[in-house]
Amino acid sequence: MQFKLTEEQEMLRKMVRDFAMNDVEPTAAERDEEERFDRGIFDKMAELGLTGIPWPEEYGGIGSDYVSYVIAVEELSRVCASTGVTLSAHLSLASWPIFKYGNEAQKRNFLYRLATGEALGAYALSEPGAGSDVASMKTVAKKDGDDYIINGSKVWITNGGVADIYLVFAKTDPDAKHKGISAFIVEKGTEGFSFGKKEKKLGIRSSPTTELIFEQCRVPKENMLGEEGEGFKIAMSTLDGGRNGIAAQAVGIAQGALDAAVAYAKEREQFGKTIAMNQGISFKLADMATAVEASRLLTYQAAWLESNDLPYGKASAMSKLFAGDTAMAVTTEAVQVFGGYGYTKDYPVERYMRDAKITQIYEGTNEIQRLVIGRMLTK
Ligand SMILES: CC(C)(COP(=O)(O)OP(=O)(O)OC[C@H]1O[C@@H](n2cnc3c(N)ncnc32)[C@H](O)[C@@H]1OP(=O)(O)O)[C@@H](O)C(=O)NCCC(=O)NCCSC(=O)C1=CCCCC1
Repeated sequence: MQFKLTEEQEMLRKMVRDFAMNDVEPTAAERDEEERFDRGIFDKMAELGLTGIPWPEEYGGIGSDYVSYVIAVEELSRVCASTGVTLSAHLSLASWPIFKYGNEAQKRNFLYRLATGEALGAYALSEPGAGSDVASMKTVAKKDGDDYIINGSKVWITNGGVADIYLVFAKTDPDAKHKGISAFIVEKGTEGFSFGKKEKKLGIRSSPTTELIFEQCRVPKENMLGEEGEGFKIAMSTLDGGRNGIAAQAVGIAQGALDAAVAYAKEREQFGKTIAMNQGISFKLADMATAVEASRLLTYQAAWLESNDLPYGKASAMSKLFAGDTAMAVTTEAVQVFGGYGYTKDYPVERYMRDAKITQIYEGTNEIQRLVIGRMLTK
């Protein structure tokens, strides 16, 4: 077994950490407060090559791997979970399916623009009545000559409104359940495609989450990804890797909260000594650090499996489940270490705690992860 990152992966971590500290962290609290997305941060990520980490250079990427990708999401999320998920949704959910299922023309156009960061991506699967139960979606795409006409709506879309390229799932055969779903690449500005409600959220507040509305939205058949009826398979296999991106986000959030708690415990004095001198606090920190490390190992392992073309669906569901639960537990304990100060906006740990919650919910609730893992164990 190999537990050492390559020199290239270590260099990437250092580059992203410097970028995160210099360009992301200083405005993280303010962007959270104002619910403000900053396209400039995404543009800088593009300049550093982060928007296309695993894709070959011919498609605009930097030819790296999925371990480097999760390291980048982790380091960004360590200071700002909203920035972490911006990259994760863009890369795992909007770009990966085009890399995997796209034809050459789609890769040269859409993947290239996503990889270079000229375009920001989003993934549109969920609907008001179809969250965990994806196959019950109601959005339809009806063939009309050389086009498809999409009608319906999508909700909870990360990067919604600010993204340029959307991967949209719709039923081309409404009676065929999951076998009737197809995937379409839809560009912002297409007639009949508009944005609805922007959600007001507990956490990841500088990552916009919006509703998408499709009213007689005409999309050329060349924008269908894969074959008609292949959409469910595309959606599920995309989530297999995407979930590990969320695990990386959770690891970053938990590490950020742990770092803050350790620093505070070493500095805060009560009863004539630092609170770190109390076993009640140091044992807590020890448990937090151990859980963060276990989450990181699961996440890197799933990414390594994907990079080496080995099955990674179960590993990814496990990393998302464990890291998400860990992020929630560790950030809650970090607030506890800070006591009353942790409950205020003077310190970042309340933000980490609010941001952690979503990692147990999106890209499949942690109950769905258990279902996925359980099915794989018993099939
Ligand atoms: C796990 C699940 C509940 C399963 O569903 P059912 O029981 O209906 O489907 P079932 O009977 O398991 O299968 C049907 C076909 O499908 C194939 N297949 C399944 N998994 C996969 C896979 N992984 N790869 C390829 N094929 C797959 C299966 O073989 C079967 O094919 P067949 O008909 O036999 O030819 C699934 O629906 C799910 O997961 N929901 C969570 C959604 C959910 O996670 N959103 C997230 C929305 S996006 C989001 O949250 C965010 C986006 C942006 C960033 C932030 C978060």
